[in-house]
Amino acid sequence: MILLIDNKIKPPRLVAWELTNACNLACIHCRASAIKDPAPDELSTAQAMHFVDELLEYRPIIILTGGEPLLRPDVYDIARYASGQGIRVVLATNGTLLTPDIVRRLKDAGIQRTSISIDGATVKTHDTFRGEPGAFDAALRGIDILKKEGMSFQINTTITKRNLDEIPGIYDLALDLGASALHIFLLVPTGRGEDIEHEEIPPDEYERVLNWFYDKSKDPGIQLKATCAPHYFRIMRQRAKAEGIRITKETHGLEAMTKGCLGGSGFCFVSSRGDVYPCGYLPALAGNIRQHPFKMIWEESAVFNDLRDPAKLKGKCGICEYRMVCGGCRARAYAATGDYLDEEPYCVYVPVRT
Ligand code: HEM
Ligand SMILES: C[C@H]1O[C@@H](n2cnc3c(N)ncnc32)[C@H](O)[C@@H]1O
Ligand code: MET
Ligand code: SF4
Repeated sequence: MILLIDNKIKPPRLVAWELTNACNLACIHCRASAIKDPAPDELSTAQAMHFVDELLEYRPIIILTGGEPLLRPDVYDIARYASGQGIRVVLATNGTLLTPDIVRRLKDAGIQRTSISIDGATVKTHDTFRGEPGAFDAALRGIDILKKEGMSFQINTTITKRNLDEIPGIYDLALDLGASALHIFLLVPTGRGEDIEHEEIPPDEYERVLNWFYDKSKDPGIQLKATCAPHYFRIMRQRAKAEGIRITKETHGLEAMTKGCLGGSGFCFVSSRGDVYPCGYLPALAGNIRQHPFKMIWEESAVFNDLRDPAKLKGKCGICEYRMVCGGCRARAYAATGDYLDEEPYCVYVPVRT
């Protein structure tokens, strides 16, 4: 685990790139506060291509996200340009706009996997979450098209109080549909998510759902990943220790190789205007790619260098024996106190080390 405990600068392994802020849906929790029309100052196609050139230095997996990335007509050109240089490119969509022709074009542009967001096991829960009647059926149609066209897909689910009871149902649905993976996101109160802050699940429910997730991670057939739930990496270790199992890639898959939050150390988020952030949920600006080279922002910005240094963590996260593998959600800390280095507010664990 040496990999996790040195804080020197490593290349970004994943870059989530919000191609546009526009969206055809209006989800209640949307971190992007996406609206129908794109902002007037989104990156141009030429600026987008230039950014791809800058990423060649590091060759991260690029997640094309939004807003709804399919609303950007040059999504295919950008994907083709990056994948043509050997970069792995994936797409995150709400799935409602997919047609067989669009999926063929995405495949042709080199998109290797697509994620579809499903936030309820029932029509009612998903549609009220996503602010649009018919969204659930349209997302399922989208999945059906991906399957028919032979595109690998995963399901992304945001957990809040309103869908907590349906998470096992979403898991069963993901299995039935043949998804390669189910990635859970825990609500972060940012963007429109701030308006439903009261729907964040309480810390003891985090423990319950993440322990359930650990149990499920033993089922073969679907890859599970907890995103924006750094506590999972503590729970995984507590559970494995209780079971007398050593965590290795063989026993715990990719989760064994990574840590709670990669924001600023192996991951960053780039907005539709070129602003660079540790993740899409933490509005601590590291720089803008129109003003500075991405390399300079990644390597020199104060916020990224703060996040690379576990010694800077405050409160109980700062003394926690799990701080190297968890580190808390910096976006939730920021939302709670205005300081992204503060302790994670949604964690029940009391560190034993003083
Ligand atoms: C296979 C390995 C993958 C890993 C290790 C991974 C890891 C991550 C990480 C670390 C984050 C950031 C969470 C944070 O901010 O702390 C993230 C976010 C995200 N991932 Fe993945 N991911 C993977 C695959 C995918 C794929 C294949 C897709 C889509 C097809 C995807 C879609 C997303 C999206 C949409 C976000 C949120 C970006 C935003 O802020 O809008 N991921 N992922
Ligand atoms: C990429 C994934 O991020 C989810 N997403 C959008 N806004 C938020 C938020 N405030 N908190 C957590 N997840 C969110 C989307 O629903 C999508 O599934
Ligand atoms: N619109 C897409 C989705 O819902 C991706 C970005 S969500 C902020 O999954
Ligand atoms: S969460 Fe995704 S689908 Fe929903 S409004 Fe935001 S960008 Fe659109």
